[in-house]
Amino acid sequence: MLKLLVIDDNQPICQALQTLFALQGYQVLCAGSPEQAWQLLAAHQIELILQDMNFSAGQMQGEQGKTLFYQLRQQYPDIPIVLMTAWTQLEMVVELVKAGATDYIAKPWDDQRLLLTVANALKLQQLTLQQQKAEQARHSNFAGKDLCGLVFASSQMQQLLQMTLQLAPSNAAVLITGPNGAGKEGIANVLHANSNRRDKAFIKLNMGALPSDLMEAELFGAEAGAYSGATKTRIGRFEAADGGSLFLDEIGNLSLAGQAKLLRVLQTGEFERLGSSLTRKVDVRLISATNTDLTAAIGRGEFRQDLYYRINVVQLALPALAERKDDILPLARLFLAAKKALSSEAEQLLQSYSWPGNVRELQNVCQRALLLSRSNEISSQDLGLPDVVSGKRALDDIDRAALEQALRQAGGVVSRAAKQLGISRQALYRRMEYYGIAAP
Ligand SMILES: Nc1ncnc2c1ncn2[C@@H]1O[C@H](COP(=O)(O)OP(=O)(O)OP(=O)(O)O)[C@@H](O)[C@H]1O
Repeated sequence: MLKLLVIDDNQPICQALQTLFALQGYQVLCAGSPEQAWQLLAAHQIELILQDMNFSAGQMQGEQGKTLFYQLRQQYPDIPIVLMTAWTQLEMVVELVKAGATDYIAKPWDDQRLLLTVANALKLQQLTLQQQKAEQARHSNFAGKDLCGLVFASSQMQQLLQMTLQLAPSNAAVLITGPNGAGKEGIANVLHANSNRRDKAFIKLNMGALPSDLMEAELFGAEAGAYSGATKTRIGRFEAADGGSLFLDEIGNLSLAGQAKLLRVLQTGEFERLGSSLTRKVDVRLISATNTDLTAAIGRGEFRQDLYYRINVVQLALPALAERKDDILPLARLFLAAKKALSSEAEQLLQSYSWPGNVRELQNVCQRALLLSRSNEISSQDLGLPDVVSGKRALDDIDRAALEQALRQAGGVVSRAAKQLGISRQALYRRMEYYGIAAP
């Protein structure tokens, strides 16, 4: 039976509460003085305290109750305390609620209200304890690990990061998949930062941002004169990453010739700079990322299957932000940098929005809201999201680079690019027009 402790020097009040709560299945222990209360607390597991504010005849100001409350709060921070007060003590009660009292009830009380207040206080306590437990579990799983500033609360991200940390110390090639802006680079950072290579180089190269004729020179280096414009010897990213890790983002964009060379380095560690016959050997851990379906690219003959198996020894699939809603508010708070709070409507809107641009889009939305909002609280209007702006998305929700990249990866096929961005074909055309990008 759940035990409640009533601290009140008025015996009839204690008895009335015992009867009332017994009917609800609670056992009420009565303390007529602070001393008795401490004894009962030491001897029993108390779930909740109902505390009066005065314990000696003639005392009305509630000072005794205030002192006792602060002592109880300190000794038993996890037990919810509901205060029983006279109307004249409301000001003090407000102070105590701010200091951590769960609630208060004015005497003479209404039975139903009192029961509801106690039930709510117990429920709240249970939720808080569950949250604390989850938080502790999360911290103990990740204790001593470098999470590279990633913020998350969803179970999906917890699992993914656990797997990431498990894989980090091995040399296995890892392929990180997930939509644009979902945080693939962050996962790559965690892999390197928790590997034995953490003190060595971590080199990053975005294949989506490179013209295909420069890719090989970037990856493997080039001797002076190896191609027009190569005026001096250039060290490639594989050489630079020797002993450390190399992160190849948008690996699906690597040319077929580049793929053949990449396969060879992965198999033997060997390669030559462009324009050189000297074979070099490196020890590099490869982390790749893609937001496209590489198996479909294999089907189209654009990506080598043998390379796919090499880079994809283990796959970490990062879910879209909309699939891990528990991360949205913690991330939003991170991006608002505690400068402004969110109204509850704004919080709801953030959680119900579909986030086609994922975390990057959330970051942009928060930055814009910080600039636009005129009060200390960000309203749902300040977010500029479609549900608010007459059903239309703000046109700059997807940045130009992401748009161009999606179009490039889709080989200029607008419907395919739109699908990848999670928007309609018409919506993509409107954004292309907005940025002045000509239709392919
Ligand atoms: N869990 C997170 N905590 C904090 N910041 C995050 C998190 N996830 C993503 N971000 C931030 O969101 C932005 C986009 O993330 P990132 O560049 O890692 O995405 P991506 O999946 O690699 O994108 P792309 O496919 O476009 O290369 C970055 O500014 C990153 O710092």
